[in-house]
Amino acid sequence: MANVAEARGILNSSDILFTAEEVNAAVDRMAADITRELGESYPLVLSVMGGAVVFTGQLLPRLIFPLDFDYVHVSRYGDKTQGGELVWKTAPKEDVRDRVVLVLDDILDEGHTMAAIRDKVLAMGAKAFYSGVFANKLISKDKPIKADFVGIDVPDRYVFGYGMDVRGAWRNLPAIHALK
Ligand SMILES: O=P(O)(O)OC[C@H]1O[C@H](OP(=O)(O)OP(=O)(O)O)[C@H](O)[C@@H]1O
Ligand SMILES: Nc1nc2[nH]cnc2c(=O)[nH]1
Repeated sequence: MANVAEARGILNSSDILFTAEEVNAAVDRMAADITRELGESYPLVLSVMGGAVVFTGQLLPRLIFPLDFDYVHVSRYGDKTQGGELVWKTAPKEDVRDRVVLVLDDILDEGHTMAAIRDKVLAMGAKAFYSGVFANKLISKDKPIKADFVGIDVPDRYVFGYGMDVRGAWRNLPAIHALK
């Protein structure tokens, strides 16, 4: 965890990649796409804690159709900027069986987190799996999964804000920043 001075220093030297207005416009577009695709399927929406909390909180009120909501909690970065082993803190529950499941996350980077969630949800008997990520990182490696719904593409830099942390801080920012 960064201290206050470190956290402010990180923010002051960061680059803003997407403003709050651009973020909101991307969420509007995603909500329209998701509504078009899943509006009649009564999906179970799972939010991936903790990074997806801001995105989920702003997307859900834009989805004006019946859905159920729950969360999973999985992490593989912790306080670091490189991914490690995936740790399940709260796994999907049995009620994914026979449901159309939409999993929401803040970012698809190497894709290991979302691919592991997909594999678990389908192994537990979900009828269909969809993924929605606010940010898709443009990396040179192949990913094990491609998101069905994407808000913005971000360059291959460590990004933070809008739910994404940097050394534990700044999940609360309304814009998308990148570390220098
Ligand atoms: O595509 P990947 O390379 O697997 O990375 C994406 C995952 O990394 C972040 O989670 P993190 O492990 O940092 O946990 P957090 O949500 O608590 O920040 C983010 O919220 C995604 O879940
Ligand atoms: N905060 C943050 N979390 C991530 N998890 C995977 N990639 C990233 C990233 O660029 N930023």
